[in-house]
Amino acid sequence: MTLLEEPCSPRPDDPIIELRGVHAAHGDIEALHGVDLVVPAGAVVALLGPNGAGKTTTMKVISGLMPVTSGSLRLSGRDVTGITATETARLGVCSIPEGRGIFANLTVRENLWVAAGERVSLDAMEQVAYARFPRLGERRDQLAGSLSGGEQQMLALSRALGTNPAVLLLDELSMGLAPMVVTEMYEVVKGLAAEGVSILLAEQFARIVLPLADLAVLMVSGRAVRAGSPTEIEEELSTAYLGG
Ligand SMILES: Nc1ncnc2c1ncn2[C@@H]1O[C@H](COP(=O)(O)OP(=O)(O)OP(=O)(O)O)[C@@H](O)[C@H]1O
Repeated sequence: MTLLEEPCSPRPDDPIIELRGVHAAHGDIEALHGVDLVVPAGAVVALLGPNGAGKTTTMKVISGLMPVTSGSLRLSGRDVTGITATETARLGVCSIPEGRGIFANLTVRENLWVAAGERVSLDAMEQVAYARFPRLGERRDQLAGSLSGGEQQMLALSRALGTNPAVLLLDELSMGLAPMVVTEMYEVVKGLAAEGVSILLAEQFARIVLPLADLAVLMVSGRAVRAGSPTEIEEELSTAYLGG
């Protein structure tokens, strides 16, 4: 029996993501030392912390790209510790990694086609993408590698949204983008949150994401050291970032 075939009846108050005491390592080097993290269903959670705090590693564990060495991962109440990336995708976990994860040598349309896979038709993917980002429609036959940073991020978001994710993991959406484009991207994120998509946002620049978040989690040196309202966490940020 695979993890996906296990009987499960999620309760409405089950968090969409729940990590308890999660340890994970890159080779011999442990990067997460017992992370606890909860993303309630329908919430936007900001995962904050300085470089190397473990935000990307946490995202990779949730999307099944890195194994948990100890501790547990639950999705909608179901224990899925040990799940693969394909299985998490089938459960509606959709991740936009740092660097966007698009194929530079494929056109916009081909990138959408790859993301559609067997679950969604290319037509449906294109409709969603071009309605939300008309600029992508104008560039449907252009190679993704020749798009601007903002347009690439629009493509990455479109690839994710076309599959109707239950939860979206966004890692450093702002990376390499001009401030105006960052604002545009986070407007889209706000719209998704209003539509009920649960979102976990990892960002180095807390000021960008705190206004969008329902909850914030502060990571330092491979541990989630604080979780609370954006206002509570904002007060602790300067200490964490300055290494105090
Ligand atoms: N592929 C890897 N091999 C070895 N160590 C790694 C690898 N990726 C990350 N690490 C280490 O794991 C720790 C956590 O890194 P991670 O990328 O998760 O942090 P982060 O909070 O996302 O940082 P940033 O904001 O810089 O992306 C760091 O000490 C980092 O050096």
